[in-house]
Amino acid sequence: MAKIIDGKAIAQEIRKEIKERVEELKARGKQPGLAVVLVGNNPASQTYVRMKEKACQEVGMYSEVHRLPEETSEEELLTLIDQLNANEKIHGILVQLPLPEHIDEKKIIDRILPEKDVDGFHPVNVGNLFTNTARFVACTPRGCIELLDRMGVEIEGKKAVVIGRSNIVGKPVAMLLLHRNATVTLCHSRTADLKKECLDADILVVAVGRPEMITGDMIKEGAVVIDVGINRLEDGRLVGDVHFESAKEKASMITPVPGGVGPMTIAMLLLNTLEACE
Ligand SMILES: Nc1nc2c(c(=O)[nH]1)N[C@@H](CN(C=O)c1ccc(C(=O)N[C@@H](CCC(=O)O)C(=O)O)cc1)CN2
Repeated sequence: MAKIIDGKAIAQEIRKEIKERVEELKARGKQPGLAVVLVGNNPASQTYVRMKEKACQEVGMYSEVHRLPEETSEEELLTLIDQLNANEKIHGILVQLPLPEHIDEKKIIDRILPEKDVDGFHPVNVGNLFTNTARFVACTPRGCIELLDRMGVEIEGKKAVVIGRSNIVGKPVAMLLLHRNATVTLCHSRTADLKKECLDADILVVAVGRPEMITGDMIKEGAVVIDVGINRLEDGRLVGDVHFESAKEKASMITPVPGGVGPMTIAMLLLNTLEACE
């Protein structure tokens, strides 16, 4: 039976450490500042933005949230980004995704100064991740690695399998695992024999966005399973991409959903903002 990786508790521990570092900075006359931009009325995005605002307050960071209507034009959003880029109180800028369809996500992200891109989505930061010289790494992938480290999981020399090749999670987490000397396989919807690849994994990271797709019979005895998926079912339940009940019988450690990787995303955003200020 697997040990449950308590992401909520680990994120709380990290937030406490960040609070202490913010207090030290404040004593030297500096306060980290984060600007969060939300366009439209996506209910999940509204929740995440509120969580980010509260997290900033708790650790003593300055924060401002710009809530813009759904019909905001690309030009208006770019103008706001320019203002935030020039604002000395702001060390980190985050545009909550997804954006409404009429706005080109790439155009907006590219406009954020790389040194304020605490989401780690700007091409300069993505490129630096590739060469292992990253200033900012995307929050969810960084959170996955932090969970492994804080649970004492050895990464070097292990077979790591990542399922999902998104720019936000799959690709960056594969790169981070590679930089830690894991042997990495990156799987996707066209992978010929997904079960075979999964059964090879000492560390399995799943980020596909399909509820409970990975079942216990696809997991090697003793593997460490990191479930990045957050899926809301019709009955209101929140589940991951991994079928938790069957997977926990095979894994040595596993993240739950909720309470696994999710809370780490916000903890890593605070950490990136703190580092941007430092
Ligand atoms: N600009 C960004 N947009 C989005 C990101 C991101 O990193 N940057 N990631 C996701 C959403 N996200 C943060 O923005 C996020 C998702 C989930 C959680 C979380 O703590 N989840 C809880 C469950 C919460 C619930 O009840 O719904 C958990 O897993 O325990 C935090 C942040 C997409 N957009």
